[in-house]
Amino acid sequence: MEEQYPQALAKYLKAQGKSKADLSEFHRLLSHTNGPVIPIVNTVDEAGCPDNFTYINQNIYSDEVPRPCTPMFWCECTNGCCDGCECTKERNYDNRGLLLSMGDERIVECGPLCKCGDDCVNRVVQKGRKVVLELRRYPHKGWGVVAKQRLKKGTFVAEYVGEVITSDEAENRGFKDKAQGQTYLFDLDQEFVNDICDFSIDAKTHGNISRFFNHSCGPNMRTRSIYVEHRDPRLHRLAIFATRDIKAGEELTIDYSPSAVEGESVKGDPCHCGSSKCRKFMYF
Ligand SMILES: C[S@@+](CC[C@H](N)C(=O)[O-])C[C@H]1O[C@@H](n2cnc3c(N)ncnc32)[C@H](O)[C@@H]1O
Repeated sequence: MEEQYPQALAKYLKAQGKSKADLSEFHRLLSHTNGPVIPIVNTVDEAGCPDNFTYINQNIYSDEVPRPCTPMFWCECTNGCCDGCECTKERNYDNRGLLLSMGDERIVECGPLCKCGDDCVNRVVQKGRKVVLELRRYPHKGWGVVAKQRLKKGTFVAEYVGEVITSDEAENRGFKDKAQGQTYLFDLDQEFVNDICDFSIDAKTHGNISRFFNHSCGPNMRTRSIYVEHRDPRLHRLAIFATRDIKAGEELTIDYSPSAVEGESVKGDPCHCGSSKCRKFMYF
């Protein structure tokens, strides 16, 4: 797909001795997505493809991280897992696949051993991204992601995937990343109190479109812990859902510090989310 590029910007870059951003390598990388095609738009500067980035569709595990064990759970449902399913207890999704609860509780989907079929209502995240997204360059924030269609509250948008690493390794990498101004680390702490966790996901060199979701202090999406193949709380997967109805054209954002209190001045890098609830700084 041809990227949009206004004449004025092209003229400005030419006057600066710079050229139009080359997005061809970026298009090639994003074509590895297993969801709808992702257009790329840069009307801001000449940034192109990030260095040393590989597009993946599922988590990869570093050598130091144990592989989650094989599942010991399954349901025997033949009714599409609508009622009394051993996996869900309470239903996770309505018949359109929209998440029913916006709370913090874990989501357990039917897994590979379950007797239900592909049409089971409890198989949403495992089917991958279905929504149409666009990658767009923003002033002060770098790349961000825009919804190219209307999204209903509860829509599964994408899974946050990357390299699963130990927390010690995450701390080392986080230190360097912060010095370079950008970090792509996500702690797998959604099942633990006091932010304690053993593992994190780093999407800096291996990741998918979720790696480009920017922070907002008034976000329109949130992450939830999700289990499909196993139920090891240390190694849960991270699914991202719309927390309200979203219009086509809106930037899709998550709160990088969801436990921060509104009005509290948190430390970190300056935030450019533009929300009326902005805490002025991002906390990493
Ligand atoms: C997970 S990445 C998001 C994608 C990133 N914008 C990019 O170009 O690759 C997180 C980084 O994006 C930038 N960022 C995200 N949200 C921001 C915000 N609200 N204000 C300023 N910078 C932001 C920060 O540099 C942050 O470290």
